[in-house]
Amino acid sequence: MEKLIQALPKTELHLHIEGTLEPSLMLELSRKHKVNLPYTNVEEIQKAYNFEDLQSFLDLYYLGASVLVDEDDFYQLMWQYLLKCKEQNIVHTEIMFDPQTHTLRGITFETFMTGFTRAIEDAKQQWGQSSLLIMSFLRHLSEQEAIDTLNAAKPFLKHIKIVGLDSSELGNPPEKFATVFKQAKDLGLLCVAHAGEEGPAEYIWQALNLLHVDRIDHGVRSSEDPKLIETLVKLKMPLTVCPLSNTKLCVFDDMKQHNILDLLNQDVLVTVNSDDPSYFGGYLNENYLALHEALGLTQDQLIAIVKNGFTGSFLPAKDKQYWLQEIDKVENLILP
Ligand SMILES: Nc1ncnc2[nH]cnc12
Ligand SMILES: [Zn+2]
Repeated sequence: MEKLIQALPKTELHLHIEGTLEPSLMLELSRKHKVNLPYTNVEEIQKAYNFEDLQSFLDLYYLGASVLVDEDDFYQLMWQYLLKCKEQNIVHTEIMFDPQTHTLRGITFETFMTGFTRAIEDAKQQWGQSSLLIMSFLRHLSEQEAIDTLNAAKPFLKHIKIVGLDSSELGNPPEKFATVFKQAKDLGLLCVAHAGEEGPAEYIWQALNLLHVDRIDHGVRSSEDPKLIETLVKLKMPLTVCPLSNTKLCVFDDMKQHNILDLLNQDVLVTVNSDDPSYFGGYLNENYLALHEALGLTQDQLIAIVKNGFTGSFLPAKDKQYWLQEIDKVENLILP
């Protein structure tokens, strides 16, 4: 199984670049910029990564991101993740970043966008890495701040084709951001939103009906509402599911209780993703492996989910077609 997971060309559609900050780079940058952290070594950081819910994680995630200051920091962060894509055979990735986490600390759009896009361009040149950027609004902040962020991003829209919505879900429903998502749509941007991670199925309905999203991030609580499942299937609406994240943040007590295969069996277009891999103990391939070990994910199910990753991506149709055929080739080579 490990061999097949590795050999298949894959997508990653739900990945926060700030969530790839490895403890070693965090420490190195904290020293470089003299940012005070409550840790002195990698072990102390790893010990702190014991979360009881989304908010307890977000508190450490925003603290960690405070070491990202200059353009080279953002380049390094993105470059390390793109190297991981190469290593794990992730041929196409759609990467979220949180501008407000940085602009609120006085870091300019120019600084992080230049670092990110330089790394993305280098990876494209060196091994043909395909990447898109998703600019995510922080939902614990006001809609006006999201609108200000969209306006600040206007000079960079050549590099940003998608907007998203993340951070503390409970108490910050999608409806709070209907105006800014309408503005993003009017600019020709595609839209995604975290919904139904900790929040109820109602938030998924709102993301569909009020934000008019093209994809749902997480969405696992959809299983509480049969009418919603029926709608997701009818719309072929992709869900970007993040198994290790869901168990680390106690959305499910145990991987054995994860509902991704039930959703797959009901024909929901589920995909597998790593969310914040340096905080949750695994990158993409480790997420697939965890599903195999806990839920008995079969080779056929693996291939179906990997194909969903391309179908649910924002790649042009001809690229999707190309990769779906490549998967069939690998399948024929490896499977008995
Ligand atoms: N899993 C998650 N949910 C909401 N916001 C996030 N930001 C980074 N990871 C997140
Ligand atoms: Zn996420």
